[in-house]
Amino acid sequence: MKIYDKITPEGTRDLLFEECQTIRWVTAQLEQEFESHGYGEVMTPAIEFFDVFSANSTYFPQESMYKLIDNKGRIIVLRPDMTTPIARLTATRMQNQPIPLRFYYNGKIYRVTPSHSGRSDETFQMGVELIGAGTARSDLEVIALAGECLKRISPDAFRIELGHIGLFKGLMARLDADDYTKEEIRRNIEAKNYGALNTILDGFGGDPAAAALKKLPSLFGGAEVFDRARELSGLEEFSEILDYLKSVYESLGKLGLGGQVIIDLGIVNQGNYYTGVIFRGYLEGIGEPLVSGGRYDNLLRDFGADLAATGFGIDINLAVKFLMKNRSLLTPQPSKAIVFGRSGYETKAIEYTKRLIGELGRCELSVFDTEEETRAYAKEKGIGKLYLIGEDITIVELGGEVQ
Ligand SMILES: N[C@@H](Cc1c[nH]c[nH+]1)C(=O)O
Repeated sequence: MKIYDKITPEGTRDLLFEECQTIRWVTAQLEQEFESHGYGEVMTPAIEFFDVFSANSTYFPQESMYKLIDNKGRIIVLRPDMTTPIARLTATRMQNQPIPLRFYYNGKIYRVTPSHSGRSDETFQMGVELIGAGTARSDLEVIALAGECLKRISPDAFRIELGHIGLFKGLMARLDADDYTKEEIRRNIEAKNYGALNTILDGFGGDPAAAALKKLPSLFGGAEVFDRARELSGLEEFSEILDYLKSVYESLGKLGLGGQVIIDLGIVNQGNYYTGVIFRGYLEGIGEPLVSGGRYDNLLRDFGADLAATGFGIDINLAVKFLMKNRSLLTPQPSKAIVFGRSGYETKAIEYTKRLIGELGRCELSVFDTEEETRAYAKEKGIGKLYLIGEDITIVELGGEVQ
C-alpha cells in the first residue's frame, strides 16, 4: 500500500488561486523596482552540480542541500540560492563586459530546513546582485534598493537590520573549531539562543574570542551599539569595521531610512560567502526575515573572476503571507502625479506624461476636459501632484501651488 501518494514532501505545499495571484502581484512590483534601477533579468537552471556550491569552500552546509545523482553518477543539487549560480554565470559568460553588472532574478530555491520548523524548503525568491563594485556607494545602493522593495510591499511597517560579517568571521578565525561547531555557533547566534550558545562557547575555556562571540547577539539597537561594541574586550581590533558600518548607518539615515534601520551585530546570514556589510529586512508581524543580503567580495574569485559584489534576496512566500494578512495593501499604489493638458495642449500633455514616467515612475494622464474634474479625481485617488501643461508648466502639490 502506498502511503506517500496523497501528500507533498516535507517543507513543500500546493498554492492555490489567491496565493498565486499575490505572488504575481509582488513579483510584478519588484520587477518594476529592479528594472527601473538598471538591473537586467537572468535565469539559471534549478539544478546545478554540487561542485558549484562547494567551489573553494562549502557555501551552504551539505545537509541543507537537496541532492540527486545524474545519469553519469555525478552529484547534482537543487540550488539552495541564486547568488552562487549567478557568480558562476558571471565568471564564465560575462568576461569583458563593462562593470558593474546589475542582475536580478526570480525563481525557486531549495533548502532542507529542520523538521517542524514551519519553514518552507521550497521558496520563491527574487533578488539582485550588483557585481564588480566594492565601494560604499554600492553598499548603499543595494541597501536602499532593499528599502524601496520593502516599501512597495508595506509602505510603513518594515525594518532593516544592519550588521557586518567581519566581526563573526574575525572572531571565529581565532577559535579552534571544526566546521560543524562553527555552523552550530552561527545558528545559535542567528537565533539569539543564548543558552545553547553559551554552552558551546564555554567549551573553549576563557578564550577572549569565545567571550566576545557570546556578546554578539546582544549588540543591537541604535547608534549607541557602536559605543557598546567598542568597549567590549575581544572586539578592539574591529574598529575599522565599526567605523564603516556607522557611516553606512548614517547615510541610510540621510536617505530617510533612519526610523527603519537598526544595528544588529549578531546577524550572521547563512551562506558563508559574505565578507562585509550584511543586512536583513522584516515586515511587521512576520518573525522571519523577508530580505537577506550583503557583500560577498570573494565568491566570484572562486569561479575565476576577481570581482567584488553585493546583493540581496527577497523571500516571496513571506511577502505573500504578510499581504494575505494585510489585503488592503494589495491595491495598486496611486500614481505619483497626474498630468492635465489645458485646451490646445493635449498632445504636449501626453508627451510630458511619458517624460514624467521616466523620471518618477507611475504617472497618469488626465482624460478629463477640465482642471476642476482632474483635481477632484486626483484628490480621491490620493495622487500627490498635478502638472498643468499649457504654454508654461505648473506643478501643483495637492493643497498648494509650488511653482
Ligand atoms: N543568496 C542569498 C541572498 C543574497 C543575494 N545576494 C547576496 N545575498 C540568500 O539566499 O540568502
